[in-house]
Amino acid sequence: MLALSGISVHFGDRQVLHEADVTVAEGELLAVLGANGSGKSTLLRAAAGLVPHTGAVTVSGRERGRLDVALIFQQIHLVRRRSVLDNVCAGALGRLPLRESLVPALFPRAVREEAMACLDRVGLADRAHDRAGSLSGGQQQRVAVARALCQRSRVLLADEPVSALDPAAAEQVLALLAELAHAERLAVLAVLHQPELAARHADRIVGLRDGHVVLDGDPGQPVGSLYSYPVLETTS
Ligand SMILES: Nc1ncnc2c1ncn2[C@@H]1O[C@H](COP(=O)(O)OP(=O)(O)OP(=O)(O)O)[C@@H](O)[C@H]1O
Repeated sequence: MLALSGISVHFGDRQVLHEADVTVAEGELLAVLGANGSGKSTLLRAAAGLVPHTGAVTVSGRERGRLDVALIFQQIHLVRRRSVLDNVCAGALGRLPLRESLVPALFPRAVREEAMACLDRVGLADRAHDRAGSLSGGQQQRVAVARALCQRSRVLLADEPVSALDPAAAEQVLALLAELAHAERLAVLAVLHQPELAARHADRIVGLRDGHVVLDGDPGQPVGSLYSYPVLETTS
């Protein structure tokens, strides 16, 4: 469903992504692994159209459109003083007429009902009317997932979605992403720093090293080579 073909990214003179080919099928959770600076976030941002790149990004065979992909970040961008439900409704902003998108109090009933269904999907319907800022980090990330669902995109791109969460919340959010991929037939690409979480939840992994895709396959395979650094010489 999501296909990145020959994606290269330069920052100034420096090439940080080298003709990367990555696909994510419908119904699949793909984890992208690699050391700090290997190009994971750059790959995700190229997929989202947030960084200039060469190569093609397609969704279901067509050039990626503005509403085709929904994003989830490590830093959870919720409006903390608004209700959980309003935050989820915001996922629909991109497809509402301008007047309704400028005055969120006017979210139509249909959007509110859809947002409730999305909250139910992430297990938080009972918190719909609480202030978003009153939820735990793990719950807030699940609200961000519900907001992404309310956007109705078929592709979810998650950049280190569990890095700020405790181990139990991280398991819960990744299990949720896998379940949504499988049950809703979404294509989910998640950048992760925890190979063991990828092994437990992802359907496939891609490994990056110095901006090159060096591994693509079974999530249970050894990934130590992605994280091996040259030993620093020390003088005493
Ligand atoms: N806006 C930018 N301008 C210049 N260089 C950048 C920019 N964004 C990223 N880079 C460089 O591109 C390379 C890849 O960065 P990227 O953030 O994609 O790596 P990453 O694998 O996601 O790292 P981390 O695990 O630390 O988040 C790094 O060397 C980084 O310094």
